[in-house]
Amino acid sequence: MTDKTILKALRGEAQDVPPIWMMRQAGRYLPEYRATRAQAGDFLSLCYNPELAAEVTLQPIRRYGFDAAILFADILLLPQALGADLWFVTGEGPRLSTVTSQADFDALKPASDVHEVLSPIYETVSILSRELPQETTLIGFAGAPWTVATYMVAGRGTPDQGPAHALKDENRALFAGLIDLLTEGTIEYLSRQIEAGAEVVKLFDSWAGSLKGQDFDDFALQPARRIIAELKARHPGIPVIAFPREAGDRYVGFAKATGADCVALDNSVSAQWAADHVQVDGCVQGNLASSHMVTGGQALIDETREIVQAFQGGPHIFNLGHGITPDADPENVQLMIDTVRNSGRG
Ligand SMILES: Cc1c2[nH]c(c1CCC(=O)O)Cc1[nH]c(c(CCC(=O)O)c1C)Cc1[nH]c(c(CCC(=O)O)c1C)Cc1[nH]c(c(C)c1CCC(=O)O)C2
Repeated sequence: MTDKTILKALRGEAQDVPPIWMMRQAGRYLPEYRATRAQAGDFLSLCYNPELAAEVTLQPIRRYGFDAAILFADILLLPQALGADLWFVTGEGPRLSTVTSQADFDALKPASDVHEVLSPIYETVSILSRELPQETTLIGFAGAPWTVATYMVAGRGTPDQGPAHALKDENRALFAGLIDLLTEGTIEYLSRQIEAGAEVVKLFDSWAGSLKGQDFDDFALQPARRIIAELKARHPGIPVIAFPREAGDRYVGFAKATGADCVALDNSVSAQWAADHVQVDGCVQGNLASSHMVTGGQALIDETREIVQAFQGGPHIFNLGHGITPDADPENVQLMIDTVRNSGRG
């Protein structure tokens, strides 16, 4: 069995010092990222350039020695591989051609056809699995079907996921068809990442919090369960991290219901509550507010220690509650890492 700290946590081991990585650890807060992105031209060109995507994935590992590296790519590459148009507007975010009718849906490609567009991503994974330090775990990822669907229906990010909710309520059969296609596409995409060398995969359901009741079961829980079951059937033992962001009470039991090895927590739940209600079922990841990476200081230290202590009795991977923002100070990241790595021994 491997000694990699992240894999130990995912097997359910409590460790004195929790392993640590950070969502969006390769990103605009780092000058070396901004330089490589400029060299690539734009964000999507960077995603599809295996050498440069591997380079930006490695940058935070060199600078900080995180315990895991996450593949540099984006959750919206899958819709693009299914035939949607995708572009990024600087300062605003992603734009996609929309899927709001049966005709739009019928124009998409089948899940088995995604690999041609996505093959550079698999190449990035295979470069990384050769180049990463041997103690560093390589994490692959995809968006969860609901979150990806919210962007495909609206054609952009939305504050309340209104267009996806409207389509779901007006034409549930069409919406369920889109979720099924994304579920199958995600299985294909993650399966190839695993074959290329990803040692863990993570499902980002950033907008899970806007699903309530039966909708949460149908569109967050069931797709995750299906994806995880199929990945584990094809790749026995592959650990999966699920991130149903802002799920609140629905974090409870999520790992058992989906088969996930770890539930990633956002910072709207307290670490102590999550230790009592979520970590009882296995590994958790999280959950320092990313705003501390901007503000730093004693509050960062205190909050980091509180999270480490709350989760100390069980398996835990330290992380932020959401991605680090471009205005973060790289020195605050170092302060967080030092605090985590020292507090466990205290
Ligand atoms: C919703 C979502 C997206 N992408 C992602 C999510 C889910 C997680 C989350 O909620 O943050 C996931 C994602 N996006 C990116 C990664 C790479 C791995 C990592 O470092 O965590 C991952 C895992 C790179 C990225 N994806 C994006 C950037 C910034 C692009 C740039 O360099 O200009 C990065 C580093 C762009 C992106 N991509 C997306 C949006 C809404 C945006 C624009 C917002 C922004 O500008 O921050 C879609």
